[in-house]
Amino acid sequence: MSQPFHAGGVANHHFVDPLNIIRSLAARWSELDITHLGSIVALAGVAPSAWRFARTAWSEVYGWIRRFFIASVTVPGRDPLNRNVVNWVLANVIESRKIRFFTARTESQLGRDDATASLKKTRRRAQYLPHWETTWFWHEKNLFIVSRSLDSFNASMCDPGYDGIGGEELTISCVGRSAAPIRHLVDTCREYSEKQMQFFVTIYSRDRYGISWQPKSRMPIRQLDTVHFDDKVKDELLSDIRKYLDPKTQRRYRNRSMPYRRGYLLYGPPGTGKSSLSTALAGEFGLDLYEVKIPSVPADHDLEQMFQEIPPQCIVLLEDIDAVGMERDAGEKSDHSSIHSNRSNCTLSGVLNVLDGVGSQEGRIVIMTTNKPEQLDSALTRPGRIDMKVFLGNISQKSAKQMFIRMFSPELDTSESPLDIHEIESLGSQFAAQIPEDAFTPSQLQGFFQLNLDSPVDAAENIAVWVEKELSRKSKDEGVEIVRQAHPQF
Ligand SMILES: Nc1ncnc2c1ncn2[C@@H]1O[C@H](COP(=O)(O)OP(=O)(O)OP(=O)(O)O)[C@@H](O)[C@H]1O
Repeated sequence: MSQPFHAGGVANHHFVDPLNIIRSLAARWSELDITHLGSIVALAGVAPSAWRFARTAWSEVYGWIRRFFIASVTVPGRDPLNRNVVNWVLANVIESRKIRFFTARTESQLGRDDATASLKKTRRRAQYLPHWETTWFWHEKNLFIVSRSLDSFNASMCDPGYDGIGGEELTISCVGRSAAPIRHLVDTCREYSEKQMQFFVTIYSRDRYGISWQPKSRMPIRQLDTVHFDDKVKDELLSDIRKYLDPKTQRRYRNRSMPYRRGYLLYGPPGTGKSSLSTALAGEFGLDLYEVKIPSVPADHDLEQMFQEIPPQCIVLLEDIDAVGMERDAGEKSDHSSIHSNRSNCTLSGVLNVLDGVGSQEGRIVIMTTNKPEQLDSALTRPGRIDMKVFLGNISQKSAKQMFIRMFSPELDTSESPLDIHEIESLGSQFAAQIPEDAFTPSQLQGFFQLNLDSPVDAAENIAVWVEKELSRKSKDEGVEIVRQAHPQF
């Protein structure tokens, strides 16, 4: 049987009709007499002035409150402390609130997991950073207000190295008449950042205007056993640095009025691990790394300024130190500087000056790197400026085997039937036996692995062909027979 059609069925539901609302409002308004309307208009006219008055009064009152009941600390934009505080505020305050305002920018460094994007220059991820100016929070029974000055925000955002953290001046305020709670908060922020960074090395470089040091990258710590070179030299280097950083050594140096500093020279052909070793050492000893590319420092006074701003306990990496003119001052500079683009505008005396300067005696480690050790002036390499020289050369068979085992370590193997460590070791020996001693740089061999990571068996089989090809390419390039690379003496 068919159901009867109920025309009134819809009426059972209650719908809010906007037209009805407007009609009823209009009816009410029509009941208002002219005097009511006049009062409303008068009130609307006075409202902006009242609002302005209230704002001025509040800023006046707030000024008095600030003066008498609020303590504050200002942290400049480019200071590392600024970064620590912003990191803490973002993680502990802002993230827990449902923030709706963001700054969007194109990510300057490629995301690690975005393998396809890394092949295409044009596809970079959009990065959303919380946009905030003032925030308040309770921390350990104190009320804090953190304000971020956005005056320099646009300039910071134009810097591709800027990641949205720690570029703007911060004012940390706290209700009370003492700044002690703020100092305590700053310590908390520092500890927090240190914990966060314990698995990373922060590399600082000069910003693009050459004005201040900026974190260039944060890299996961590179283990020292991933940098292959003579094991004995590696042990000596490590124990030398360990001894130097021991607080007892510092006291001994101070008590005997000896400058507390240490310098190392890493030398060897390009691609033998000088930069990698410096970064690995920074990770091993929990130090930040300040990178100075000597050829791009405009002048001695810039170098001096850079060194003045480097904190005491860190590693300073002076790359390509041979680019410094061997003349003792700028006046003696020959035309070489203009001919060789790698020549720096810094002079030898400028470099010696910063190495011996006041700040240098407070526990820094200076690592200099060069491909041309024979060109260095003896004034630069004398003990006190360079205390240990470390040669990083072409790869030995022993290191090639270690590299093979590292590349195909069973822990990294995700295949269904991974080889065990004994099988990998035996393949490693077979692999290394086919590589001539001291003929290739570790970075060349790394290039081979990059193309042969699918299977250790294939890698061990393919190496002979690769060696042959590389040797013939090299001899064609150089027009000479490949000879083993000798350990240069200087
Ligand atoms: N001894 C090594 N052990 C392991 N990997 C190495 C070694 N040397 C170089 N590599 C690899 O080769 C690449 C280049 O190395 P790195 O930049 O450290 O060499 P470098 O000696 O500093 O070169 P340059 O003199 O051109 O600056 C890196 O990816 C690094 O992993």
